[in-house]
Amino acid sequence: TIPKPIPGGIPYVAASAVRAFGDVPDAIKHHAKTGEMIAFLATKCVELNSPIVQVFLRPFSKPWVVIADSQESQDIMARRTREFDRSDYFGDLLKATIPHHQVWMRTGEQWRSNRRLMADTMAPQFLQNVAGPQIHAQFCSLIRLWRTKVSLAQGHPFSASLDIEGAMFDGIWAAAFGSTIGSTETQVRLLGRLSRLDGLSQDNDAVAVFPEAPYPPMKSAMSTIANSSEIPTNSPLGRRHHEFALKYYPSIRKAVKLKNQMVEEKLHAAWQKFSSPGASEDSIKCAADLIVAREVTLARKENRQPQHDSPTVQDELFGFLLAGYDTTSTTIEWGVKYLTAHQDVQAKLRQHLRATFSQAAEQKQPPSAVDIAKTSLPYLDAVIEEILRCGATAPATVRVATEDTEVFGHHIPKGTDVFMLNMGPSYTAPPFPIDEAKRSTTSKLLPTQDRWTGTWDPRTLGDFDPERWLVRKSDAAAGEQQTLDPQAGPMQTFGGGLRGCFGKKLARLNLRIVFTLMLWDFELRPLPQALGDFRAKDVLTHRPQQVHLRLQECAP
Ligand code: HEM
Repeated sequence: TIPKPIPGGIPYVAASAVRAFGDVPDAIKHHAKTGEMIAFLATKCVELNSPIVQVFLRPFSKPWVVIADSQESQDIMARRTREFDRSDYFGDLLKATIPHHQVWMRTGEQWRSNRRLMADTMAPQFLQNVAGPQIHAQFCSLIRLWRTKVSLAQGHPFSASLDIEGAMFDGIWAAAFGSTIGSTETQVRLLGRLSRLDGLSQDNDAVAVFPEAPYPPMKSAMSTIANSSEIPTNSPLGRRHHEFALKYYPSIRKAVKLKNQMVEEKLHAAWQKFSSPGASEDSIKCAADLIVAREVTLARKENRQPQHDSPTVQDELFGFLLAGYDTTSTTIEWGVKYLTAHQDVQAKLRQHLRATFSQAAEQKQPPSAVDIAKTSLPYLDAVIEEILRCGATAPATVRVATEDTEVFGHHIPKGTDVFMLNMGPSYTAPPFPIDEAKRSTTSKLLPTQDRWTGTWDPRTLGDFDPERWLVRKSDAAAGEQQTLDPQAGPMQTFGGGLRGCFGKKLARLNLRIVFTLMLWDFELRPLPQALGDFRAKDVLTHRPQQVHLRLQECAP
């Protein structure tokens, strides 16, 4: 059977509509050449010169609709929630791993109930006093590891992806469970025993390769479980294949067993702490504590028995770890690359941090997690917005049409998956010309608070320029000041609307801590051209293909 295009004029590649595998052969070629998948969707919009196209990437299924226009995407996510909801595309990736987690659910009572359980993990109290300090302490281990690497590498660059992933895992683990897993400390101990690195090349641009200590079994189990999401993406049996693999593939089954034991253990420990009537919220040291304490309170309010280790509690806690670690480490990897390539931005950011935390600089101490969380840092926030915009860790957001509807005047049948690109035209490249009359009613009547306020020259959208997020404000008391305008222009790397990223406050705090500590102690020196490219690969997130650092310690 050949694909059945959606009638109503949404452009598609004519040659793809007359072959069984539709656009699949071209997508495979694109992937082989570039390593990327989502950018393939953007290339179809460019090829067909349209902000809306349909592609045939799932044989025997409905075509996917692709939208490359930030205003219409924002409108769909934020305001057209009756017509568009969470798509099964997400469910197929995650449902087998976390069947009781909010991420894949349609918006409804069960989703709201999961949100209520988790709500306080994003409250300022928890972020500032619990999650922030845990992440800060863990990232300081990475600073120690990099100091050792700097002295052993003698000016040579080294690969930093595993270091960053390990430290982010340690950080989110500590925020989730209140204990140290030590992926980074094991490396610190191993390298601490070396007085020199064997095999260093004479060529100063050659990459220094360090020995690696085995990661803690739980870290490897996590990677096994996270990577198993590639099964439903690549198998024609989709989620059924994934469910089978989780139960019967020995390595995956072992990882799941270890994870289940660990989650149950942590929840049990939290239950012991919070089940007694006199338990105080002051003893909340991690997300597991907080969720169990919440479950006790909610059960009391709803006049039912608390279920401290129900499937929902277990999956939400594990989902906290899973959602937080891959996304954040990918974003930091992009940040490292942009700051290395833009030495002027890096120097300005370091100076901004030193000037803002002048007391810490005098005391030759890095700023604390609480200070980093509470202090106004407009330039740092602008750099983070720009990294999220240009790196596009989540390169697309997906919704399903829950009824027959229209986009740009084209018919979209109920059940169609709509991919809204967070990169390419109207984000990081000039937008397509749009017939304004064809926008949706809500898009045409955008409320003032939802409009982009900046005047970004479309020709500069591809440039990395944090200044685009800053505005000057005059204040009688403080004089002229720069502040961040989060509405300056389109950045939808966290999705949007009711189903936008639940964890974005934690993510932003994590990024603030990491870039402050990193630039406080190190200069990210320029790299040879071969190591500095911006090629990406689409795994669970849109990651750089290679991340290298040539570090130099800098005194405060
Ligand atoms: C830079 C880091 C992150 C990025 C780029 C990111 C991106 C996203 C995106 C694109 C979505 C889908 C949004 C939509 O469909 O509109 C999402 C959903 C979600 N994220 Fe994040 N995320 C990040 C960090 C985190 C963290 C740290 C957590 C929690 C610990 C988290 C928890 C979630 C959850 C629970 C959802 C599902 C929300 C729902 O379905 O209602 N994320 N994220």
